[in-house]
Amino acid sequence: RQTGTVETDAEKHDVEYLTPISIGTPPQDLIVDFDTGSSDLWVFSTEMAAKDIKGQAVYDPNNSSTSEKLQGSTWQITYGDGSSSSGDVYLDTVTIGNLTVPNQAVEAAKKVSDEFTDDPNNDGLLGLGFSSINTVQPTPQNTFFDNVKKNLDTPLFTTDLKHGAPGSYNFGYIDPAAYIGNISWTPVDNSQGFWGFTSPGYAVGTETLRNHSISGIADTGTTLLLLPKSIVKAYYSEVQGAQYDSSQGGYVFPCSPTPPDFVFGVNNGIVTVPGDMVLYAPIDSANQNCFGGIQSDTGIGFSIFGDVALKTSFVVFDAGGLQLGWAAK
Ligand SMILES: Cc1cc(CN)n(C)n1
Repeated sequence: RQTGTVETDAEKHDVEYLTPISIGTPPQDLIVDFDTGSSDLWVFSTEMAAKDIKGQAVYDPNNSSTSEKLQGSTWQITYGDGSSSSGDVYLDTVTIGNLTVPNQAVEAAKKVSDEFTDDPNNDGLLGLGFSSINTVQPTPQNTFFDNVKKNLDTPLFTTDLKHGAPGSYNFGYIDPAAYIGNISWTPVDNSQGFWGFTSPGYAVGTETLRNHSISGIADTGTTLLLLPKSIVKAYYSEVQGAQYDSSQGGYVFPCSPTPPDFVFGVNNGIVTVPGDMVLYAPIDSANQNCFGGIQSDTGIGFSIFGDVALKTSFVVFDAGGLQLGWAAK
């Protein structure tokens, strides 16, 4: 039985968190976006047109003695932000930290949308959602976590994302030094392939928790905290000068003073998003106005507890108990 840990680096404004992996023999090193909101491991590859590669590292299956083409298999994925990619599939050795999966489905991109081409630091995505939503056809493939979990001390992974600093993904163990207080546990609904859960309520600033069921997913691949419009309006009604700016596509407000904290419930515990983390990023060079880290989930069908929520906490993604654990740190 094994455990593993790997460091993940926050990009500018914590827009995404990038983590090193190795693929093939000899190992090819790529840096990818670990995404609990999807279930495909896909990478930039030598099968892409050169014009679509701008600085990214690529996987070359022909340069790996352990790659084996999954004949006839293809994949195509479109994410909530409209970005997309597609290609074909190889089985190859994938290593994350000290954990190795010998026959991991590695989805080699042939096409990627501009959002990926224009993100030079990101070489692909590693899905940590449930394998039921893997897009490989005709036979969906397992995620790295699903393949490695039988070798783990316990079938879980934890996230410790940080604000503007390297964090970590741990596999197979809960590091007691990584959090403070108690872990609040809540059951996971994986019927849509996500780490879904329902929060019992929220509070703005220091007020008491309002009862308001919020059903959403824990999604490391989404940058912001996307909540029901009514809650977002209630929050920004308490932020001086906040307004919905259609040109920015969300609520903006003066970067000073620091806005109130946002609190959401997890079972009988709470998670506090500090006001300074709701200050997502300045929208002007004078840093006068800021784009909010809390925005509406309108049109998605559920809320998304993305990096703005996750980086406040140490979070346990427990596939054994089918539960999420949130703790302060
Ligand atoms: C590339 C990517 C991943 C995700 C979240 N699952 N989004 C919204 N975009």
